[in-house]
Amino acid sequence: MPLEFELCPGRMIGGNHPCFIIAEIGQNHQGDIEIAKKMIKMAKDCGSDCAKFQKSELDHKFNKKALERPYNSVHSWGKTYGDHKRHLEFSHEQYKELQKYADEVDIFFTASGMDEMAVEFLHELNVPFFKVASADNSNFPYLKKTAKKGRPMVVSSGMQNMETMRQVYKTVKEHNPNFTILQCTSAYPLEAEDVNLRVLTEYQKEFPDIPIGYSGHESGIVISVAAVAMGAKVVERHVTLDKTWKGNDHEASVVPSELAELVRSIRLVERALGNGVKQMLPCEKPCHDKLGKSLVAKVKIPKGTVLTQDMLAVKLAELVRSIRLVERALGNGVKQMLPCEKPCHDKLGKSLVAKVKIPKGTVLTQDMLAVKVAEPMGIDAEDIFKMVGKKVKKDVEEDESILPEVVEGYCKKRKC
Ligand SMILES: CC(=O)N[C@H](C=O)[C@@H](O)[C@H](O)[C@H](O)COP(=O)(O)O
Ligand SMILES: C=C(OP(=O)(O)O)C(=O)O
Repeated sequence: MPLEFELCPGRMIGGNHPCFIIAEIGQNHQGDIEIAKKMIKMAKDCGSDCAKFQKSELDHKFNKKALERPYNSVHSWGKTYGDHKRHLEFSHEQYKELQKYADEVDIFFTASGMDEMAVEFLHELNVPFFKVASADNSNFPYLKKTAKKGRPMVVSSGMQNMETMRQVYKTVKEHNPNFTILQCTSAYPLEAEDVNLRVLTEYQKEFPDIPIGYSGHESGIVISVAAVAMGAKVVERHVTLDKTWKGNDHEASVVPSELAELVRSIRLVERALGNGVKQMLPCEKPCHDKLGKSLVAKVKIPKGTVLTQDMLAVKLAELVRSIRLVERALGNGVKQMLPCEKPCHDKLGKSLVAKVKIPKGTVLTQDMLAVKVAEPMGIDAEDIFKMVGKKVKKDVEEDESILPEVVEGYCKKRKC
């Protein structure tokens, strides 16, 4: 039986406890606190367990050049990526207001801390658990600090391979036994072929002592329901009030009617999962009495004759469509960064930047390195510990990305 633990006060997850359903409001509130409140209420009315946001301290999450780069997307709320993100970011006071509102509505409230400072704030806010977004799953200093705070954690695994996820598991486990890992592919919206639900089975084999879950960005609800049938104990989905609104995530989100149906379907599948013991049940007796077949001889049967029976199948069109969709979403169970995750990784993948000016010839220590969304993208965040003891071949200015060609003896290629 996979480990169970208390994710929120009075709410256990894992084992035979109901799947914990997170309504990810994220940045679908359009920067408007009244819409955010409507969405919290909607999440509660539809039966989800938790309303979740994304909290960033923008100067800690991004380097200056990443904030200054133009953001011309139809989903942009400003000329630069920084202006866009500032429009969508709620202040500490607004977070307190939202938390109070969620409390009144009686739904758990939390956020992903998108950088270490944001985690500090959420810790002060006393959220029940920390969500680690995919962009931080290979940010090992962040993982260690967050795990040490002692709150339960939900760690997402988009843009990652199994080897790094093993490291993530080890790093968190060392400081905190209460966490879950979610299978996730970071593409918006996500095609069924890139979901790879079989990773859930692989995760449960690799990490048998933690509950596992699923964070989905696909359209519709069928695949998320299938994830529960495959053992997901936490399901997270982006939610929206209108899929046509401006914003990167609306299309990959569920509207209230879908969220309510998702919750109902998950609860139905949970009832249907049963205990795995195959036996004839009392509810089958009337059918067995009426239709259970027994053997009669059509003709004289000589000793040694083998009897055969024809089979019948009944198919419903909608059922067949859903089955085909889940078949596409099952994947091969190999956890690796996929080509469809490249746009997300290029935009939000974290890499190494200089915390201070590093003069040519300096031997790197961890104190000199920060993990940020950086422009241009530097060395992968997951390689931070490998940098320690290596020399820089030229001056690196404060807040500048640390590029592979600047570090002596570093030759790893980027993941994609
Ligand atoms: C990887 C990650 O953080 N993904 C998040 C969660 O799924 C997303 O909500 C992003 O914040 C969003 O897609 C970014 O959109 P834009 O770049 O337009 O603000
Ligand atoms: C990005 C997030 O989640 P995921 O990686 O699970 O989509 C998040 O929680 O902010």
